Parts: sequence; C-alpha cells; structure tokens
Amino acid sequence: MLASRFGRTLKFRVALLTVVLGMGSLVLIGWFNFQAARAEIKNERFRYLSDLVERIAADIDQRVAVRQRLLASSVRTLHPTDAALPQMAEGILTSLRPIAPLFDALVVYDRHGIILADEPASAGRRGLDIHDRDYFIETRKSLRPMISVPLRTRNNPKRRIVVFTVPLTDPHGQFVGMVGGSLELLSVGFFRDLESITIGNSGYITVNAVRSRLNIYHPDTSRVFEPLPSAASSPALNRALGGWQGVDETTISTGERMLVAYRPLRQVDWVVGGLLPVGEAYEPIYSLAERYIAFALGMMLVVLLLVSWRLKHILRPLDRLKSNILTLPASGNSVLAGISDYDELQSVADVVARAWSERDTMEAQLARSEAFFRALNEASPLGVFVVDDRGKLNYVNRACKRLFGYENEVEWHGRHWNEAVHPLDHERIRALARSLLADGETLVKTECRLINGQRPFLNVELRLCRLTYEAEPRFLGVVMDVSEQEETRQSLMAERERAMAILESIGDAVVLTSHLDEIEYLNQPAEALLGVRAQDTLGRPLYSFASFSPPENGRPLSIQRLESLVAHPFCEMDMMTKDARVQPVVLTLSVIAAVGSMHGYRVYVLHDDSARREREKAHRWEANHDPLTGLLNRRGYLASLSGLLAGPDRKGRNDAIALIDLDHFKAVNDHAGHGAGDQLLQDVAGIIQSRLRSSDVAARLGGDEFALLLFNCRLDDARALIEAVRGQIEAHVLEVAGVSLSVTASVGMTMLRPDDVVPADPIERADQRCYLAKNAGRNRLVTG
Ligand SMILES: Nc1nc2c(ncn2[C@@H]2O[C@H](COP(=O)(O)OP(=O)(O)OP(=O)(O)O)[C@@H](O)[C@H]2O)c(=O)[nH]1
Repeated sequence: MLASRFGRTLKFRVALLTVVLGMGSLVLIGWFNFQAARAEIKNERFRYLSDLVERIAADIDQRVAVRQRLLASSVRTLHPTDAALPQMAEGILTSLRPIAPLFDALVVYDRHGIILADEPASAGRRGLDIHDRDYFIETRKSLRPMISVPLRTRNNPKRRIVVFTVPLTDPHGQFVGMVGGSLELLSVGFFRDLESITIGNSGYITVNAVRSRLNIYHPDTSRVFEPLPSAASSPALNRALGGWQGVDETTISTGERMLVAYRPLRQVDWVVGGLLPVGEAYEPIYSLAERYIAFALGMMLVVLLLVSWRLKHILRPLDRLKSNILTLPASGNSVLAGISDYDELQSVADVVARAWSERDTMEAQLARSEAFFRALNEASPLGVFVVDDRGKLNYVNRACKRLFGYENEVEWHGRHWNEAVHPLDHERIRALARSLLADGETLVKTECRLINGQRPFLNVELRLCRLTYEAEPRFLGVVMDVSEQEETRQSLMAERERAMAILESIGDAVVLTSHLDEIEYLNQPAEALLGVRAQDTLGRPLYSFASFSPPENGRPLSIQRLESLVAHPFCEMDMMTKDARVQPVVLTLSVIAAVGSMHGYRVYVLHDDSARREREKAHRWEANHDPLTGLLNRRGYLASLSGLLAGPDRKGRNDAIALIDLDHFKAVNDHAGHGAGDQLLQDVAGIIQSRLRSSDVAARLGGDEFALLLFNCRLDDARALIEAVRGQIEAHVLEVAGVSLSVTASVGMTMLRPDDVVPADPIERADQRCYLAKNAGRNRLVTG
C-alpha cells in the first residue's frame, strides 16, 4: 500500500526517470565500447591464429618435403633387378639408416607388394601383402614418390600411419618394388612439436587429411583418425577441405563457438587448423564489461541517493503550496506565501485562487437557483416529487401533496409513492421505471390514476425522468391533473365520431385539408370521386390528386382564386383527376378557423354534377334541333340566320338561303304510312347534310319543309349545290315492304341582301321562289 503510494509520487517518478536515463546512457556507452573492443580483439585473435597456422603449415610442409626428398635421393641410384631385390632388401635398408630417424619405420616391398624387409623389424610385418593399398598401386603406376592417405597397419590395426613411398626400378626403368617410410600418427614423432604449441588455455591445432577426410593430428589423441564432421556441423573446416584458407568465427562439431584459421599444405593434401574458443578469445573484454556494470550500478546508486536528497529540497515548496491551499479559506493568507520564487507553482497558485473565487461565485449562484426552483416548485400547479430507487418519497411540492391527498400534513417522507397510485396502474409504472434504469431512457411519459380520497380516482399525466447527476439512482416525477382534459377529450371524441358518421353517410364527397392544402381527411364518396384511397393521400397536397377549372375552360384555378369563390354557395367546376378524368362537380369550399391557431382548415364539398350537366345539355339540344332528323329546327335555324344578319361587316359577302319543300309528300304518308314517311324525311335530311360544307347550316322547319343557309357562297355555286341536292332527292328510292317510294323537291333560293335585317326578310323571298317552283310544276329550283 505504502509502496504503491510512493510509486505514484513526483519524487519517485523524477528519481525513476533519472535512474532510467542514467542507466540508459551508461548501457549505451558501455554497449558501443564493448562492441568496438570486441571487434578489435577479434581482429587481433584472427591475426594471431592466421600467423600461427601459417607457420605450422610451412613447418610441416618443409618436414614432409625433407623426408620425401631424402628418401627419394637415397634410392635414386639403386636399380636392382626383380630377381635380385629380395637379397638386396636388407642392404637397401642399411643404406637408408642415415635417414631412419626421420621415419618410424622403413620398409622394402617387391613388385607384388610383399614386404621384403623392415627396419626396425616389427613382428608379423615381413611377408605382408599390401598390393591392394592405394599408395602401392599409385606408386607402381606413376613410378613417382608419393605420400599415402592415413591408414591402419595390417599387422597392428591400432597403429595409424602415413607412408612416404619411392619406387625401385631395374636398369631398364621397370618397376621392381618400392621403399616406404612410415610415420605413426599417434606416436610423438612427426607431430611432436605441435603438442608444445598452445593457443590460450583451451585453443589447439589440428591437421586433417583432405582426401580421406580423416583427422590426422589432434591434441586429444582419441580424435585422431576420426572421420571429419559434416559441412553442417563444421562449416569452416569443410570449406577449408574444399580449398579455402582464412579465418572465421564459427560453430564446430561439438557445438562450441570458435575463432578458427585454416591453411592447406603444399606438399601433401592436409589442412592445418588453429582453433580458439570464442569465450576465451573475448575473455578480457567480458571481464572488463563485468567491472563496467559493477561501476555503473554503483554510480547509479550514488546518483539516486543524491537525486533523492536534492528532490526533497526542491519539492518542499509544493508541500507549502498544499498547506496554503488547505488553510486558504480560514487563514486569509495568500496562496503564494513562501512559493513566490517558483514560476510554475505561482501559475498553479493563480489557478487555485481563481478556482476558489469561481467556486464562491458558483455556490452563491447555486443557492439563488435552488431558492428560485424551490419557489417555482411550490408555486407550480404541477405536482413534482422525487423518489429513490426503491420508490420512497424524498420530496413532494405543494401541488403534489394535493394530488396525492397529503394535504393535511400527513407524514409523506419515506412513504412509497405507489400508495397514491391506483393499483391497476402499479405494474405499468414499475415497467416504465425499469426502462429508465435498464434501457438508458431519460424521460418516460404515461397517464395513470391517482387515489386522493376526494374522488374515485384522478386522471393524471405522469412524466418520470432519472436524475442523472445522482450517484444513487433517483427519479423526478411531474404529475399533471388531466381529469378535465380527459372529459373534454372524451366529449370531443364523441363529437368527432358523430361528425365522421355524418360525413360518411352523406352522398357528397368531403375533403378536409390543412392551411397548406395537405389532405387530412376524405370520406368514402371523395375516394370514389377522386379515384384514390384515403390512406394514400393523407398529408399530401390536394392539387396532386385534383385540380379545378371553370366548366369547359380547362385552366386550373389557384387555391386563392378558389377561396374567392367561397362567397358563392354553388360553384360549378370541372375537376381534373390524377388519372386525367374530367369530372363535373359543384364545389363548396369553406375555410374554418382552427382554435388556438393562426391557420385554419379548408373543407371541400364536391357534388357530382355529371347527370345534371348531361340533362342540361340534352335540353339545350332539344330546344334547337329536330328530333327526327337531327337537323336544326326552325328555332335553331332562325337563331343562326339572325346571328349572321346581326354580324359585322356583311358587305361584299355572298350568303344564300334556300327553302326545300317536298312534293306531294302527303301521298307518301297516305300510301306507305307515317313510319315510311318519317324514314324518307330522314333520308332527305341525310342527302342534304352529305352535300353541304361543314360551315353551312341545314334545318327542318317542319313537316316536309327544309331550309339551308350557305355561307360565303356565290349564286352559281349555290345553284349548282342545290341542283345537286335536288337531283339526289329525286333519284333516291326508299324500299318499304316491297314498295318503292320516292319523292321530289321544289326549292326556292335567294341571296342575302344588305338590307335584310331580320330572318323573315330573306325567308319570305325564298318562300315565294319555292311557291313559284311548285306552281311551275314542282321538282325544280327557282332562284332570285
Ligand atoms: N310522316 C310524316 N308526315 C308529316 C310530318 N309532318 C307533316 N307531315 C305530313 O306532310 C304532309 C305535308 O303535306 P302538304 O305540305 O300539305 O302538301 P304535299 O302533300 O307535300 O303537297 P305539296 O306540298 O303541295 O306538294 C302532310 O300530310 C303532313 O301530315 C311528319 O313529321 N312525318
């Protein structure tokens, strides 16, 4: 506990930083120096090893060369015959006695590889057959001196030797045998000097045969004649066996790290190696490093003690600042007392002083706010209460006491506020409180019933929120009496239902929109009339489903223009629906002011006007047309003629009228019946219409009398046209019940004159012409 507190102190951290930085610097310096010294020692050791193996290699080379040369020169003059060699063998050995100390044994072989003599004599050696030995075979073949690979002797396999050979030839140069000088590898002979050479304490020299891959000298004699390790376990040696010479830091077959130097011999395929364990090679630098570490640790301890001692003094003003702050409100001293020399502490002291003064200000503000909110709470018509997480009341304002029925100074503190709530609402309110705790909601709202003793129950709206600044969960509740609103709401709902029932039952379409003309309601007839479903239209502007224009005008009216028509109780409109139907309607548009809002509603009442307009259209048509032929009737004809006569600028125009009266039509009726007469009248009307231009007017004035009005038609053209009509009527035959009916026509025609004012003027002239035509024998045209 104490240690962990100390660990968090400024003193500890500064001391730790000093130690870390100091140690870090020392370690870095030490490391770089160590590496440099190590590299230097390594180079020096490499130089030493390299020189040593160089010298040893040269020495062995020389000794091998001396032996080979002396042995060869000793027998150079000897040329025994094959037959004489067995007798000469001893003599040859005798002649070689001066060089015998250079070898462990001298031997004479005949040409079959049988040992004829040896010196010193060794049991079992004479008579041995070595014809299959490589050195014998090669010497015989090459007739040159050579040195064998290391081998075991046949008569004593424990002995390991190399053999220097010189061939013996007869006077004709034929191979008759050879002389061999052997060196024992395990004896102290040839490699004796190497044993005296030491490399440090545990370094050593080795000599290895390349071709046979055998160790031929090692200070540990048990390793002599052992096969050399593989390239994987001793890479540098194997490189040297392949011809490389040099130095390296490497791992040898024992797993030890070594500095090595290798050099091949010139006279024989041997490699001399010098090996020094890395640990020993770098031993001086390692011991130096140990001393350095001890020195560094000691230094750091001293530094740590000094820093700790010094920090105690340096940090004393901090303690002073602390006691200044603690005694500030009581003592009235300055926070700066005793620390004014320290800039950093002075700024901390300034901040403290400022914070202190702000705290005072805030406390005063808080007290004012609390007083304000307490007064507000007490004066509020809303009930306000605070409960803890178990629902026990901590606070209730005056309005809340009244709503909870605690007016007569009942002890409310600590009571469960559920006691004031109708039992059927308990579970719902508990669930809401849980959601405040669990789901992170900040405010929940519901309606519930309170039992306050005055009435069966009181409808209230309850809002609950969690007081988030509290460590222990507490809830603030606001209660509002909504009994009256509830009653009003109920009656409004009933009113609304009645209104809806009425709206749905009337036949007219009703659309209710907001002041933005967005649809809020439409009844079922409105759905049918607009061709929409109510749910697809709600909230969307009415104009996206229908527009209104005056009948047969086609230009939709703006909403402002429509509103200006409100004054008219009925307003005929063409309603263009979304699916491009034109629906005749009678529109009543009312603007209703909404209570408590600047904006009102619009009520569109739309009455389907299709049937009435159709009827009206039919009446209009019937008034001016002849129902039998579909041509204009007298009234229609007179209206057209009046219009023409009253029209402006008739000067220079050629307009004609003609009266067509069928001849003896009575006879048709009399003979074929009235129905046939009707049919013939229709046929004549058809003939007339087929001949006229679309701008001309044809009418049946009554009975069998027709009238024409030919606009802009010169006399000749009018005559030709009427002659053609007359001719076609004459040529027309109506077959009725096997009887052929036909009729002719008498026509009176006249051009309109400028002094014609009323229709009777030209009609009378035409009538006279028609009369003349009748009198002249009928079936003709009289103009004038
Ligand atoms: N089938 C039919 N006959 C009609 C209709 N209106 C009038 N008539 C008959 O048409 C005949 C007209 O006869 P009139 O104009 O007196 O003389 P007309 O027989 O044509 O002989 P003229 O004019 O002297 O050549 C009458 O017999 C009417 O009864 C009608 O709507 N249908």
